[in-house]
Formats: sequence, C-alpha cells, structure tokens
Amino acid sequence: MTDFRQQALDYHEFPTPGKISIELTKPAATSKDLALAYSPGVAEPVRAIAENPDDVYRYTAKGNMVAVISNGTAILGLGNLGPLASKPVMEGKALLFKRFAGLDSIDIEVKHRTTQDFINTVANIADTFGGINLEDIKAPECFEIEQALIERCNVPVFHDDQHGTAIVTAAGLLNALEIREKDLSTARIVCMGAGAAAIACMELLIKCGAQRENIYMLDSKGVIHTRRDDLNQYKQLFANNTDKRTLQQVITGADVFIGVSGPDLLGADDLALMADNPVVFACSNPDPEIRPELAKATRSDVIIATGRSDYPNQVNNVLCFPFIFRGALDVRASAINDEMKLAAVDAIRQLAKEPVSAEVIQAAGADSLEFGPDYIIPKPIDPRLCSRVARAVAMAAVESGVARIELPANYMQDA
Ligand SMILES: NC(=O)C1=CN([C@@H]2O[C@H](COP(=O)(O)OP(=O)(O)OC[C@H]3O[C@@H](n4cnc5c(N)ncnc54)[C@H](OP(=O)(O)O)[C@@H]3O)[C@@H](O)[C@H]2O)C=CC1
Ligand SMILES: CC(=O)C(=O)O
Ligand SMILES: [Mg+2]
Repeated sequence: MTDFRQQALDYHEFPTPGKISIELTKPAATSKDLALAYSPGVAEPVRAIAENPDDVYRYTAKGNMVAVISNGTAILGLGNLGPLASKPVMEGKALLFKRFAGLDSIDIEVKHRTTQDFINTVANIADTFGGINLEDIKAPECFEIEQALIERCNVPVFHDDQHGTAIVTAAGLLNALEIREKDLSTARIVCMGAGAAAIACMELLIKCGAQRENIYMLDSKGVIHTRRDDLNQYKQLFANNTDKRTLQQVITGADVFIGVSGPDLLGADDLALMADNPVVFACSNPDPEIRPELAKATRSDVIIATGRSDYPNQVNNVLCFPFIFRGALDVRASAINDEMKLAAVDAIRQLAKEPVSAEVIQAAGADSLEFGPDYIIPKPIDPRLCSRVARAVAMAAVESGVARIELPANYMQDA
C-alpha cells in the first residue's frame, strides 16, 4: 500500500509535475509564422469574431475545449479539502477528456466566499470554452450552482458527479438486473448517500423505470423518511413514508445497494440481509462502501461494482463525461438534456453486450470479457465508447432541438 502511495506520488511528480500541458497546433518558428499567429495577423480573426460571434468556433480552440471547474468541496469521497487540493483530480479529468475523447481541457479551481461568488466567476469566463464540466462540488449547493449556470451560460454546463455518475449507474444497473432477470420497476433499492451523485442517480433511475417508493435513501443521519424535519428540498423528494430507521431495516430483502457516500459503510452482515442475487454498486472513491473481496466472500450470488479501475465492473463517470461532451460539442449543443442523457445510458448499456477486442481484454488485464456478472459495463479503454456514446448523444441533441449545427456527415459512423 505504501509502495502504491509512493508510485502515485512519483507518477504525479516526475518527469514533469502534473498531468497536462498545452501544445501548439500551428507553426511558430519564423517571423512570418509569428506575424500570422500574433501581430498583425491575429487582428483578422479578432475583427471577424467581433462581427460574427459564431466565428469564434472557426478561428479559435473554443469548440474543442472543456473547462473542468471545482471548488473542492466534495473531492471524490475525501470531503471538503478546498480548491487547491482538488487540482490533481481536475487535472485527472482533463487527462481523461483528452485521452478518451480528444477534447482539450483545462482545470480551474475556484476560491469563493459565497455560492453566488462561484456562480459569477464561472458565468463570467464560460464563453472561453465549448462546455463547462463542474466537478466535485458538494450538495446541496451543487444543485443551485448548476441550475444558475445553465440559465446564464451559452454553452453546455454539466455537473459530472450528478449526471455522469447517474448515466453510468443506470447503464450498469439495467444490465446487472437483466443478467439477474430482475426488473428495475419492482426492484427495492437502497441508496447510501443523499448528495450530488445520490440524488441524480435516483432521479435518473426513476426516469428509467424505478419506483420512487421502492427507494430508501440514507444520509449521515440515517434513513430519509417523512417524519424528519432536517431535510433540504432535494432530500425531501426521497423522504420515504416508512417506519424503517436503520440500514439493517431497509437493506433486508433489498435487491440493489447503490453507495455514493463514503468508505466501508456497508458491512458483510448488512450484505447478508439482502435478497437473492443482490446488486451492489459501491461507488465511493477511492475507497468503496464495501470491498469486492469481502462482498464476494460474504455471498457468491452478488454482482459487485466499484468506482475503481483495479476491479471488474468499474461504475465510474469516466465512462460518460468525455463522450457526452464530445457529442454535445460536435453539434454545438446549447445544453445537455434528458434525451441526450438517456441516449448515453442506452449506448453504454448496449456496448457491454458486444464482443470485446483482444487489445481491450489485454489492456484491461483480464482473461476474457463477456457480458455477465463480472462484465456488466464496458471498460473505459474500449475505443468504441467514444464513437457509440458521442454519436448517440449528438443525434439526440439534433432530434431534441438543442443542436446549433447539423450532425456532421458520417459522424462517428465507422466504429
Ligand atoms: N464512481 C463514481 O463515478 C462516482 C462516485 N462518487 C462518490 O460518491 C461519494 C459522494 O460524492 P458526492 O455526491 O459528490 O458528494 P456530496 O458531498 O454531495 O454527498 C455526500 C453524501 O454522502 C453522505 N454521507 C456521508 N457520510 C455518510 C454516512 N456515514 N452514511 C450515510 N451517508 C453518508 C452525506 O450525508 P449528509 O447529506 O448527511 O452530509 C451526503 O449526502 C464520494 O465518495 C464520491 O467519490 C461521486 C461521483 C462519481
Ligand atoms: C469519480 C468521481 O467523479 C468522484 O468520485 O467524485
Ligand atoms: Mg467527482
């Protein structure tokens, strides 16, 4: 473990501190190059954009650039450690945007006094980018922040911990339940956590067919029920009219456990109380609500997923955010709406049912990857994810009327 800790620190430090850099896309060797790139040549696109703002997509990097913006109030499952400490995660998201979807991305960590300060800061710089990916902002402020920015910005604004997580969770859960021949509409679901990820995951599952009354949500004070008088407006939507007050009571007979809370919050004794063939998504990062080794040792009929890369079934928003932005930016979508989110769920889901290439199996360090209990969802390194998800999302944007340009000819058609 210490060895891994040092490896992680060394990875970040050497040979150059950090994980991203900026590279040039145009020649800049000669005086002629500089005359085009800077003065006097740069004045021409300036004039063009001043006359026609859409030309910014023609003459600058905006259309392929996403800002990853955080205030560091909910860094993974590590808590509120502030904007500066969130920088490695935000650089990591930028790395993933580039590696998986070819999108340029820059991290921005915002220090602020009030929620309104944060909203103003982001709104005032939003035009620089093709899209805004909000990251690791705690609930309930994240809901107000995202809504305000959607209203104020001309580019898509997407809180990844809410919607990226929800899309991947829905895709993985629908597949896991299909494997176990269970139906989302009758599944009893326990959701540990009532923050950004939890609220969005449950809302999207309801859109996919789950019944609100079958959901038991817990926060740090226990089960969220109708007699509680300490609930914010988002938790209130999940106040269950129940006498059950403890995890043990709600998990007894449950089909599904979704953990988006913190480490080691689901014990082996709790797991033992679940219904036959339970599905457990222990998605807290870096340490899940229950370790897969413990879950599998406790019962052999469990389908277990985590947010981590080093176990089978990685339910992590990395399977979504690079590709949903790729599709949204490629048709200059003004928003990322429910139609686009549901298209992403379906595209991710269906890909898991297709044969996987030898290269992906090898890169995943697996012997085989076939749709089943240990392969409910594609691997992030599967190159088809980009084409499938981006295409589905872009088409949904066009069909739902938020695209500002047409689908490019033969867009992502070949994979
Ligand atoms: N795998 C993935 O793709 C993703 C995983 N996550 C993980 O989900 C977790 C939450 O992230 P996020 O929603 O952004 O953060 P938030 O801060 O918005 O929410 C955290 C929630 O966890 C609850 N919680 C904390 N401790 C406990 C406890 N002991 N028992 C029950 N609930 C508890 C909090 O309760 P209260 O409301 O009472 O404070 C709060 O509702 C993190 O671990 C994060 O890594 C998040 C996004 C993506
Ligand atoms: C994966 C992620 O975004 C998180 O754990 O916060
Ligand atoms: Mg996050």
